[in-house]
Amino acid sequence: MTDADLAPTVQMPAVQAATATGTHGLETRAVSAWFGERKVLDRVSLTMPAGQVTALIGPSGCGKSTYLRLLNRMHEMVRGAGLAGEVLLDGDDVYAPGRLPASVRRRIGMVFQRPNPFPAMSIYDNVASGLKLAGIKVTHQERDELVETSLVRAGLWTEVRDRLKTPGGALSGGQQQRLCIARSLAVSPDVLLMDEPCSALDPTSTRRVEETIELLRGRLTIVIVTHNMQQAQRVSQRCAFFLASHDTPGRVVESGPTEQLFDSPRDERTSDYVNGRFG
Ligand SMILES: Nc1ncnc2c1ncn2[C@@H]1O[C@H](COP(=O)(O)OP(=O)(O)OP(=O)(O)O)[C@@H](O)[C@H]1O
Repeated sequence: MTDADLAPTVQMPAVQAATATGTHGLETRAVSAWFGERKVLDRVSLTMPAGQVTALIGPSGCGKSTYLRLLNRMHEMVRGAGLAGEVLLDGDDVYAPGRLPASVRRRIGMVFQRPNPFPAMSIYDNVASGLKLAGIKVTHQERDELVETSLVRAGLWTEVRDRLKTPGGALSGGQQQRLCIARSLAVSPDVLLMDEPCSALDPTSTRRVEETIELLRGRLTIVIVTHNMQQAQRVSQRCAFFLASHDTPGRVVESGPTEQLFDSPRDERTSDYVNGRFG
């Protein structure tokens, strides 16, 4: 991959964008993070394999969101934030000199805890806004195709195909979250980061978003932060357990196949956490 691949303004044929398979894995090597003087993550090394879902679990404040945000260079948007170590997308350093944060964020998209569509903007325009924000120029027809493909892949198309001109804010919370996923997919990212994407949703909407994650798996590499142990078991193939204490920054205690972490964890602290004995 060259920086030209990461250029923020690109001409992307709709067909290419719609059919791209994000088979790029992520890896961190000895990543540490600071807010000012305070170290909040200590030498986290993890592999997040291509096309799989990796769940980040652990008690509140152990650094899961910080870790997620440093993967696509959002951490550096906080004043005083510091970082050491390496983040590799398909083997390439996303912090390489000259690499633009915006271009990294186009390849590594993010969905947040609370659905954040543009409420007054139509469903169609919400999805298309992903393209506009990324500076991707397409024809009208390509845009129509991309909007449809993104909504299909986000599992929302059949629910909204007849009302694409209605405002995104008129959708239910769960539909809004899937709209945000569609907006992220429109720019054809390789990786999707999800920070507790269901914590503001009811159980039915949660199930629909989990089904969407299942639909996307294989095409995209997904990293999800969740406090819900059942959800981690349902959606992920790999899992990493983070832990911090008042005087120790967040570290990965254990990582591996989800089944192993839940059924036969190597570390007693992992066992205690996944069995609800603390946190
Ligand atoms: N913008 C910030 N400025 C200063 N400190 C921060 C900032 N964001 C997070 N922190 C601190 O960094 C540590 C890790 O926070 P982080 O949000 O990454 O944890 P988390 O595991 O995601 O927590 P939760 O599960 O509650 O969301 C915490 O001690 C938190 O107070």
